Amino acid sequence: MIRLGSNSPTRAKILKDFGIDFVQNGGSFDEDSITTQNPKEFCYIATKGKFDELFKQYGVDDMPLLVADSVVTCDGKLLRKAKDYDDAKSMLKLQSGNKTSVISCMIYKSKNIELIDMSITTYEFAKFDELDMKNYLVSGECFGKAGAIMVEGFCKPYIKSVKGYESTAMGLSIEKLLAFL
Ligand SMILES: Nc1nc2c(ncn2[C@@H]2O[C@H](COP(=O)(O)OP(=O)(O)OP(=O)(O)O)[C@@H](O)[C@H]2O)c(=O)[nH]1
Repeated sequence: MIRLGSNSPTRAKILKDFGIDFVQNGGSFDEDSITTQNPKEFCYIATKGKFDELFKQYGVDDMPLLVADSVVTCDGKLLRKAKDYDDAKSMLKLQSGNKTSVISCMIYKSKNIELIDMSITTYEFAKFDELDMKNYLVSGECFGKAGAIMVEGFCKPYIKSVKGYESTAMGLSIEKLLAFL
């Protein structure tokens, strides 16, 4: 049994799909407190901030703690979760017909081991169909996801090439974690 220190339904689904028993206790770390716009730095600082908050609250004596953060970078820009419809639309327009990378960092700590991993999955997308993009935006599925993208959903038909794990792009590099455990 592990403690998933995340509010993310996607991370919970990934653990469930891989048959890992967990309790889910997300934190309230304020990512807006992070000043850097460097995607990798931002992702690590956010992950560490989430870890420190939840390690202080729960420790790891009763079960290991797993936290993670994901950001998207496209054309050198840092894309987090979209604030609103227009923000999501501009994120999608930037990534349409473009290369984009999802960076996921995770920290796993038990009584005797600690893993810190940062992985990147890079996609080349075809141009998003305008009507398809509008429907995706209106559906609201674009919210709560870094860069407003959903690689296993909306983006799937547009993937021209991919380098890295899909799980990394969804927010938790489960294959890396399992290889370590
Ligand atoms: N379903 C799906 N979710 C994605 C995808 N890319 C990123 N995400 C999610 O986008 C969110 C990125 O925001 P984070 O700040 O890392 O995590 P969060 O959802 O706020 O949850 P916390 O861990 O509590 O911070 C995570 O929930 C990721 O699982 C994707 O392609 N598909």
